[in-house]
Amino acid sequence: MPQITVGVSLKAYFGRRQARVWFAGAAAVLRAHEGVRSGAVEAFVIPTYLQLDDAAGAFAGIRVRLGVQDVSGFEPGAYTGEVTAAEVAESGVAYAEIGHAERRRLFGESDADVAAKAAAALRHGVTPVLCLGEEERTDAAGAAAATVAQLARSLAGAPAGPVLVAYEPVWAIGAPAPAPIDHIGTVTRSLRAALLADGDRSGSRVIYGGSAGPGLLTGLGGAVDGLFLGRFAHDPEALGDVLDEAYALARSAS
Ligand SMILES: O=C[C@H](O)COP(=O)(O)O
Repeated sequence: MPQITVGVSLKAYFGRRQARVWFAGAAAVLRAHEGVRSGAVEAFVIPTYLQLDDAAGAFAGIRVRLGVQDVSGFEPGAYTGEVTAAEVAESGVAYAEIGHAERRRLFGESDADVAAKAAAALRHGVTPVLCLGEEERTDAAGAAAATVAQLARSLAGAPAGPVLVAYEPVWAIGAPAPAPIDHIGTVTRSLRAALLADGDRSGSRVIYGGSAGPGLLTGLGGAVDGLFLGRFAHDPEALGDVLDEAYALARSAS
């Protein structure tokens, strides 16, 4: 049965108290979910750094992986404020989100910064959740070409290892609705082909994010390996609905 991935980034929406409430609600949903229990659905949660311990406690005994929302491109040393991939790996954290559109736009991250971070993560066995996507809404073929080129730039010089590409068209993030199904499918097909053609990226997968919520995964069918949720996972029940769709998709594809 092919595994379907459902990830959640909490961005910086919650303080610790509110995050603990969300972890408890999400843990109840995840613990009870047959798709998660069986491993047919891979769930991951990316809280803030300060919420990681609370998340690990709330999800103890549940098949949930944790991630960080950013990682340093530097090895351990005199880099005030950074969190290194070495420390992320040492903390048992599986994923490092890299190159989210908000980090590129608000904090000036370049493709070269993203490539350094992806390389650092892969050096330490942390899987990059590599966020890619076109800034302006264009036709699907143009978006596919731009995103595949961004993929190559984002992994320039990175050691071999699998990545989890999160296709997130910038114009669909924080929007009322996700990108259209056809648009997503055209881009994800191109990303999958590019990853498949790269011998260094065996085991890589492609998920979609950008106003994703209940109903989208069923519409996308096999066009993606899963979803990356933001706001629409704030309600644990909605997360449960997406997990149901992921499990149904995993079973239908087996
Ligand atoms: O990390 C998640 C994405 O940026 C999507 O966020 P959103 O679903 O709130 O638009």
